Amino acid sequence: MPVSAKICGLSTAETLDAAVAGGASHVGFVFFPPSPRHVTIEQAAALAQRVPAHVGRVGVFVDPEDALLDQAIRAGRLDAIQLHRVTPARAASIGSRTRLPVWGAVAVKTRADLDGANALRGAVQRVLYDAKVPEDAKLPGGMGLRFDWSLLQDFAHPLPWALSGGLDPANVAEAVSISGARLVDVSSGVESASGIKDAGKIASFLKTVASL
Ligand SMILES: O=C(O)c1ccccc1NCC(=O)[C@H](O)[C@H](O)COP(=O)(O)O
Repeated sequence: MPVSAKICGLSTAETLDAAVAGGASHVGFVFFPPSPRHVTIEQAAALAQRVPAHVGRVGVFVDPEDALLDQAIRAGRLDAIQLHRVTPARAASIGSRTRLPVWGAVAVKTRADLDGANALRGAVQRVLYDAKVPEDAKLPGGMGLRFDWSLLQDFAHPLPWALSGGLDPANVAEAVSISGARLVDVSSGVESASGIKDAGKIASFLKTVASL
């Protein structure tokens, strides 16, 4: 089965186009002002117009209020909502209200953390396994941190899932081989500086993914 890729945290037309041209299955727009990848509602609207119908537009949120979700969904023409730092009940409520598929981020460092995925059963449509960040971190993702991919090997995944956290063009093949992921997500691993996506790195990442 082929491997698909989501390029997260896109904020310029040039790098969005690189993701689409390289064959990304999904693109991610971050709606979280503390992030260096944050896009305004206006930026999201302009970027969304460039995304062809076969590529999914995923809005990335941290414990969002309904008003932000509604604005972002409309402007960004979102196909899915990725949630960080929300309870399963809140994730389910967002899914019911917006009628969009919800991806729930699960922060992983140890095997026990995978229980977070079981807790999301019935509340979200996909789990995004991401690396756990330090407690005082400003952001819950996009930190270039990875976790032990072998933790996923013998796990009975309760939902469709994606692998995230610290992936880059050089390690994504190994990550897929070890974890068995069929959808991978990358952000800082295709950047030249914090929040600055690099079209060449995006192309390289997607070329490798397409070869798997
Ligand atoms: O990337 C951000 O700035 C961000 C901010 C707030 C919430 C989530 C965020 N990113 C979520 C993602 O899906 C990232 O792609 C994921 O954490 C992997 O990031 P990286 O390790 O840098 O590839």
